[in-house]
Amino acid sequence: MSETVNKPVVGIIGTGAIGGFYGVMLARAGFDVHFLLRSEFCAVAERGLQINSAVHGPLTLHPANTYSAAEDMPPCDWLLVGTKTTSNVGLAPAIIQAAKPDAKVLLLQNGLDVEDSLRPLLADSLHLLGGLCLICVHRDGPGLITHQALGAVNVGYHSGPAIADAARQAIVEEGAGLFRAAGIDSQAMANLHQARWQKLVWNIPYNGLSVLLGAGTTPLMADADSRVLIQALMAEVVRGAKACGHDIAPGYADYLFTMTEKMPDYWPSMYHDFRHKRPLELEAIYARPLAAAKAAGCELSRIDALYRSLCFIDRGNL
Ligand SMILES: NC(=O)C1=CN([C@@H]2O[C@H](COP(=O)(O)OP(=O)(O)OC[C@H]3O[C@@H](n4cnc5c(N)ncnc54)[C@H](OP(=O)(O)O)[C@@H]3O)[C@@H](O)[C@H]2O)C=CC1
Ligand SMILES: CC(C)(CO)C(=O)C(=O)O
Repeated sequence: MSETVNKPVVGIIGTGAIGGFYGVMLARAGFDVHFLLRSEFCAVAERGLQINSAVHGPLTLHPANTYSAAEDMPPCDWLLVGTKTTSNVGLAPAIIQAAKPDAKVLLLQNGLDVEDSLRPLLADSLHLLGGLCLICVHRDGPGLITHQALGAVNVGYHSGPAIADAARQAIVEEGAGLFRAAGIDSQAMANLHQARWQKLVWNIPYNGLSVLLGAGTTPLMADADSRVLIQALMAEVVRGAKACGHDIAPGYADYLFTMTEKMPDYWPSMYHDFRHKRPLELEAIYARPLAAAKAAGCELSRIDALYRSLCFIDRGNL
């Protein structure tokens, strides 16, 4: 491992699949990483974090700097938020507690405008950014993470103190640089809102259908009817994005469709939430894009039907 001198202090708020994976990669690259946990605190404090990665091989971080309360964490330069979007508002006190006054808070989450609900709860001096993770990773037990494929994180700026655009861009580059230093592909994104719409081209069909149909990506891609449904849902996301002023490149949906055929059988994180009776990220992944498209005069009827079916399932699951 390399020297931690002059490297930013990184806090992981929510050490699940995403938080654990990227936190371990950064720690192994020599960053000073501190992990906030909840239900898995005792297990990870005792045994550390283990990643079974199909890309990097087995990775272990033991001991890991673990905390059950943000008050105990050192002041961090970067906070990577790896919780589900369903708990964002409740997390504000922990983020404020663990942040240096000018810290950068990076939400590693799916969904549209997930930063918006958190922004008013944070000090104006904090920079808020979004990170789009293109990765297949899940928890298999306390502190045990399986990484099946991919891994990139694309970073964009949301909001913060009044500074020049170039200074904001430098912060985004710094964020992408952290991941690259840990051997992870990372690009700076000029428009976070557009990038969040783009990521939804995958999440809207696959996350919801995995729950509704009880299927991972391999059976979904092997069946003629689910293939038609996925393509129709993808086309609606592209239409919704366009209505909101974001042109998604022609061929992007086809690219994701083909990419998914090549992926190992993958159960999206929404399916894991369903299976473990946790709230589904329906607001971030469905309700907000539907509302934004509707406000722009665009009805997305297939996505709406999927969303309402998932709301029914979610209410009966908790
Ligand atoms: N998994 C994936 O491959 C991908 C996930 N994403 C997105 O990344 C985000 C995170 O997903 P994922 O990592 O799968 O989720 P996980 O459920 O694996 O992880 C969430 C973690 O947050 C912790 N947590 C929640 N609330 C608190 C709290 N108040 N204090 C401390 N810890 C807390 C949970 O702890 P506890 O166990 O106690 O609940 C859990 O460890 C989601 O928005 C998801 O859509 C994006 C791309 C790919
Ligand atoms: C789409 C995928 C599998 C990889 O791009 C992902 O990142 C997700 O589950 O949100």
